[in-house]
Amino acid sequence: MENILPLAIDSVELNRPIIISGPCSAETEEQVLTTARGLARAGIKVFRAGIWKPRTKPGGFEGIGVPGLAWLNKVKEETGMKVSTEVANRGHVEAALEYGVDLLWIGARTSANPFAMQEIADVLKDAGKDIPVLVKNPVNPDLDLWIGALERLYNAGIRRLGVIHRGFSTYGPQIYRNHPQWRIPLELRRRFPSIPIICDPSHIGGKRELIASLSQQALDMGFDGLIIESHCDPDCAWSDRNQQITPEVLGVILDNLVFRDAPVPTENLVHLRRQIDQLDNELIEVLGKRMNVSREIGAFKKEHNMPVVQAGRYDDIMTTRVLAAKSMGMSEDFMRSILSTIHEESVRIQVELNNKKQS
Ligand SMILES: C=C(O[C@@H]1C=C(C(=O)O)C=C[C@H]1O)C(=O)O
Repeated sequence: MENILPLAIDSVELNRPIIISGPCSAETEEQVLTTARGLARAGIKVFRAGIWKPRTKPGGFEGIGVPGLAWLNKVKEETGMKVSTEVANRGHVEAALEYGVDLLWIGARTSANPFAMQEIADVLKDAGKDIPVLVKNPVNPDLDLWIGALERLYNAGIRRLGVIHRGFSTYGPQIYRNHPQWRIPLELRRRFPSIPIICDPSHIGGKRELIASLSQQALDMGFDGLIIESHCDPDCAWSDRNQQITPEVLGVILDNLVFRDAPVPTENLVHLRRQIDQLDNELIEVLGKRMNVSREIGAFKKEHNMPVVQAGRYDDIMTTRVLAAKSMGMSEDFMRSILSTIHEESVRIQVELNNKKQS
């Protein structure tokens, strides 16, 4: 994906940070227009509203459907905002294009489905419509699947592509509705620096209280914008009421966010980055030495017919190193995750050695 173009609508590039806001679902014409007026007052330029809602279970509100597209048109006429909605199949795309929706996004359940993605790419190609499209991360933390979804659209000629980071599904109770796993969007940024990343703190947090801090975190990580759910009367929303905020609250949150976009002369960083380069080299050297010792231990185990994994020793290592790391101001989780990765590789090397035929 060499030729990604900036996100622009009607040849006007969206200013960073790109802020998209609107209700989770379009419910009534009045709710859509009242919310839109509040958002326009708060300076929002791109309105969002779900028209077709992929719900976890049947029986919930599954979206207002095509009549909602006419309300989006009214939002455009009255406020001048651009409008966006989620599409999940051929019919949705055709209807959205017919009603002049300015920007489309693909939901997390759809981007996880290559058949649906190909169908959407095909209909956009057939329509010859060059429209900006944002692709939410798939529900499962699979970067290649996310990239695959983007590639299908790119191959269909869509060049104004972006992504939405909405967090990843996990099982069991936790703080976030969808765990952010920031390293996944950051890896996408590393591989495709020109694809804009928009954070969706509403779906990551699942609660109003988390929106401000998640938004700031995303901006601090260099994300290009935010998509935040907003409703004129959040407590009465027909879907996702816990994570919606009024346009007025959104205005306050946005006023308090710090967008760090000043071009900093990189010379200031050169010295520090040299230190990081040097330290990384030392880390690699030390890790190489550690793996060599593990190889020797593996050879000994093979000779004496000992099992590779030694749970007691591993537990000792984990406990002592985590304590040592903590005393140096590092997080316990961080050290645990590093050690488990190192241990996994060390065990892999010893198992490989065991499986080698004696020559
Ligand atoms: C290196 C060994 O083999 C395995 C790998 C370990 C490691 O790399 O730290 C620790 C315990 C074992 O599960 C060992 O037994 O000491």
